Amino acid sequence: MSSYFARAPRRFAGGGKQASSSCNSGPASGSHPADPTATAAQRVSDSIDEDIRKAAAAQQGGATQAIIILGQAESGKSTLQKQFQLYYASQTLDADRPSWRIVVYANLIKAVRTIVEELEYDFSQAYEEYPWPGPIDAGAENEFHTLRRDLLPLISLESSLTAQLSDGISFVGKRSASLFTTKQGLTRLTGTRPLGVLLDAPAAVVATNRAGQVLGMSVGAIEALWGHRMVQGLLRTRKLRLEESGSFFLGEVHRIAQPDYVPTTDDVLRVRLQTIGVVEHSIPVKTAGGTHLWKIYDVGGVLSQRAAWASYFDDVNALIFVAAISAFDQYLEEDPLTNRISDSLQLLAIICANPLLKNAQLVLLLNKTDILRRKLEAGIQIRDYIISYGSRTNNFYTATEYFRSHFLSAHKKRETFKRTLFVHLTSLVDVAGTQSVIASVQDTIIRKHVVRSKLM
Ligand SMILES: Nc1nc2c(ncn2[C@@H]2O[C@H](COP(=O)(O)OP(=O)(O)OP(=O)(O)O)[C@@H](O)[C@H]2O)c(=O)[nH]1
Ligand SMILES: [Mg+2]
Repeated sequence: MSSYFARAPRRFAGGGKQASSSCNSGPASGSHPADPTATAAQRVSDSIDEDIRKAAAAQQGGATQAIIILGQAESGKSTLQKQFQLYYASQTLDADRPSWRIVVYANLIKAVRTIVEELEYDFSQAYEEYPWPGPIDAGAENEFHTLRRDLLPLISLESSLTAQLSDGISFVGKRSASLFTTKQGLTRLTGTRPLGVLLDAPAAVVATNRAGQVLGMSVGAIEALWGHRMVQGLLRTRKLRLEESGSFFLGEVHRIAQPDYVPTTDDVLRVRLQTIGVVEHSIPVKTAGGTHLWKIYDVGGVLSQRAAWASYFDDVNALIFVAAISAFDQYLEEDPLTNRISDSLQLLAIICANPLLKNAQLVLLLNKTDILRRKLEAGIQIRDYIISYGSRTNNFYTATEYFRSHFLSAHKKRETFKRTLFVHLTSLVDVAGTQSVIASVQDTIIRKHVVRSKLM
């Protein structure tokens, strides 16, 4: 039976060369009669499909499947976990929706503060370089001072929001600071107490409502700042770099500042909340005729967090590695000399060689393709950051093929367990595209389960 994989089953033809857009196998459902005109390979594949349906039906209340999501910080692991939640238990995401309001506010305020600090810095530098009245845009500077004055009340609320989110764990208020979660997903988002409890606490309610009110009064100033020629200029020249969530929420500030604002699915997928530790989510997966439990482990990806991963490896059925291929021009925050792509490649190689994971199905998501596309369209050259890219064309197709082949060879070099690596190109903030990837991952996992149980 194990040779079924070598024969490239119908849905995974091409040994993992599948883009998310082309992969649309949904949860197994119903049965269909054998087609007398089918080829032998087709019949084998159909027989597996039938077994998958039977296995899914037989698993009512049965075996738990454990999936671990690995990858460097900010690659999109928690976003993938939310997409799993959306696909299998969207009602739980709906229930969580209001709780994300405080995080959206915090992300937005952090972006505003980052811009204000950057402009302050730029004006101070300009004065140092050019004695007044140098080539400085005096009009812009006056406008900036007015906006800054109007925005200071909002900016001053950031620390009270992050204090609520971190449940009293100290928060570093520097530019690179980020929010973080320590326990069970959103329900145990912020430390030892469930988020619901925290949000019911008078201090959290006061902080969130206060931020909402001040945001409502600051919309004009935020829009003026975000649209200002200097800010747009700094973004174009890339002197100012914001987190993805920051740019997104700044563009949506009018909607977010409404008094009855409740985060949408898009907002929930866009928020940035750093994961600390390993967060376990249990999701009931319904397939034809049965429900079984998937445990999904979402890990923190910064260097200091990685040592904690291995203790979760031994009972894992599938490993999903998320690599942000848009990050070719970025370096690790913890180690500014290490290019993010190079870190991802090394990490994948190490993980593939880990004997604790030898029975795990491997899936690789080359993520943030939407951002990669935008960067290439803006003329950012990959070869300026990755020398081995050489004279290749700087377009989306060539770039994704280049990254795909490098990740595949990182896997091949260290793979001693003869596992296939299933690869998908993804943009994990895109619901439709990601849902087809999740359906395919489900199919992969159940297929493996069927093959293994037939071998026993
Ligand atoms: N535009 C875009 N943004 C993405 C994509 N995937 C994730 N993001 C955003 O990237 C940010 C980081 O994503 P997370 O899921 O928090 O990253 P993570 O891997 O869990 O990071 P750690 O918890 O620090 O290890 C969030 O703001 C996401 O909304 C994508 O494909 N496209
Ligand atoms: Mg995370």
